[in-house]
Amino acid sequence: MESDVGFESSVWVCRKRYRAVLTGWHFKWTELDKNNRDKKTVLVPVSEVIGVEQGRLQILPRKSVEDTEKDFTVFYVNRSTSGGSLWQLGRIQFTCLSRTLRDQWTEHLRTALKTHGPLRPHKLLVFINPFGGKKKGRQIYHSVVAPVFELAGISSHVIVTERAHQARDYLLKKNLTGFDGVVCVGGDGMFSELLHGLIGRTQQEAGLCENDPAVTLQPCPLHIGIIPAGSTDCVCYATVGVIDPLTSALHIVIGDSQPLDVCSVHHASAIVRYSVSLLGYGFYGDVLAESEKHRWMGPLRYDISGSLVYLRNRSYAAKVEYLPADPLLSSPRDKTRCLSGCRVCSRSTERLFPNHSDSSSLSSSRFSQTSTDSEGEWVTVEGRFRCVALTCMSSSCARSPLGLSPSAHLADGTGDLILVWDTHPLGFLKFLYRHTSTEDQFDLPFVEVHRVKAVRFSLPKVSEEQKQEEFSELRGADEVESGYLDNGSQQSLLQRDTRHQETDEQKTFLCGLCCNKTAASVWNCDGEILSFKEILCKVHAQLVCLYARGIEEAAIRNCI
Ligand SMILES: CCCCCCCCCCCCC/C=C/[C@@H](O)[C@H](COP(=O)(O)O)NC(=O)CCCCC
Ligand SMILES: Nc1ncnc2c1ncn2[C@@H]1O[C@H](COP(=O)(O)OP(=O)(O)O)[C@@H](O)[C@H]1O
Ligand SMILES: [Ca+2]
Repeated sequence: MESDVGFESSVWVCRKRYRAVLTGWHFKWTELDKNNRDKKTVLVPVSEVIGVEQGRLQILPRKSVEDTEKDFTVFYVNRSTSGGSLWQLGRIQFTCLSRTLRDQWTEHLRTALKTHGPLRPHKLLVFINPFGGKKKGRQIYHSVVAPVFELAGISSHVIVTERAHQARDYLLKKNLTGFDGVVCVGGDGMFSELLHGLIGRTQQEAGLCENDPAVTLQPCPLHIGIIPAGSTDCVCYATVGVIDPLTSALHIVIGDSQPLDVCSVHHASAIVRYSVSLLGYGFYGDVLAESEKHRWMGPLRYDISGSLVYLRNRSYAAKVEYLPADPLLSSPRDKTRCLSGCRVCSRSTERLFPNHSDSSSLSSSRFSQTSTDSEGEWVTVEGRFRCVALTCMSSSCARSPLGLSPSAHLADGTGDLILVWDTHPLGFLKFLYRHTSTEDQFDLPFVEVHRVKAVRFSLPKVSEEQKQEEFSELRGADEVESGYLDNGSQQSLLQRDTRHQETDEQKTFLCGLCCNKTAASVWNCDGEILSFKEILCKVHAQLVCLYARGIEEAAIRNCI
């Protein structure tokens, strides 16, 4: 029966009578008892209907089709009964009184999907890293994701990568016309390839210079989808709340949109990388450098490397300068969490993009930033640190369910700078351990956290006496311990005639490598090693958009 507000009729599910109703925004079906009284109702927003097919159809775990005359099957987002952010593919088969009614139902539902899914992708470019995580990327895509995309009428162009940086290079150079979004099946490293390809491409096309940290970069027009199949999968975890390929595929299909802050990393007036999760020096850099030697172990490599690096008990001298964000807007210690529909992020959108009207679809191509922020005053700290980390989001992951900075925001235009001053080994262990629980890792006397817009990092100047002292120690040392030079290079530097007079530069280099006090670490930039000792980082608000919606606080159940 058609009405002004929608369509409704009696339908049957497993021989039980139901009333199905399609209104402007919802599709619901209510079981009726013998006296026509309502029993249980299932209510699904039209925006969460995945697809409608005639007949009886099943797609997961295997496809089966029965082309019956009076039946139609509806697939929808079904939130897990155990709560949390896990989504399942709900499926219901209805039988109508006639074939005509069945045709009407499928037509109305499909029209509703078109009306309520303007951001749903039609064509996607998919990159699969066959070597990410437990090397299951291909299997995950073909068994879970592809059937859901097909059901939703999405056509995908799939590329299984054959080398690192293939996805980035493709996005930088190839024709992307017709694609609504780009999907990676892999870990944070794969996501980072997409990030670099899309940001680089967008700036090239806009004629903007990425090297200049003062330039307001152009947001990327294509959405990014992440199917988690990596080792840490932090970006997926922090934006969806769960590592589950099906949940991520469903967010992509319904065209969810989550903007993301991105930090640009510059060295010597040139852009070197972009980062969204962890830009970490000291412990985090050392763990990554160590883990690269054990890549064959898969995700376990980080646990082994973490333990080894912890036992090395290192700290590093550094000078850190930062530009604080407005403390009246939010604080990394305010115990809030950035959840789906976050008010801090929405307010930031209004402040940073005043021309922007619809805060629920923050698609980048539709507005441009007109920053009115005055720069503010830089703050400088100098000393020895266990680690220095900058993160634009909470960076939660399975290892750390609340993340590096639990109150950080995905899209507020700021990052959280975490300074862990040198401390005794047990103190540092406490700091690390608190990442795995709900205890506050910032509530320790040797830890500082600041919400910032930009950071400058450099090594402090080493005095002549210090250099000389350390150099003499080095000369006397029997062994040189360094993770960042291969044995051959260390030998060639060290097996020189002892009468040879080293240059100042050589002394500094050797001290930097070999002695505890002046040794340097490397950067962990979203899982990629950066060896620059002097960098400038700038947070760019909402530079990319993901097919996600942020973490849903409590599962909103379909049943009422
Ligand atoms: C005693 C318990 C120790 C627990 C340590 C807790 C610290 C965990 C913080 C994790 C933050 C993760 C941020 C994300 C980083 C990823 O970009 C990066 C690359 O990921 P992938 O491409 O998937 O391999 N992962 C890491 O650098 C792992 C860091 C592990 C640090 C211990
Ligand atoms: N075919 C390939 N061969 C080798 N390396 C690849 C390939 N495809 C992608 N990569 C690289 O592998 C790195 C790790 O990939 P990722 O999917 O993040 O897995 P993991 O989470 O296990 O590190 C990425 O930085 C990416 O550049
Ligand atoms: Ca942020």
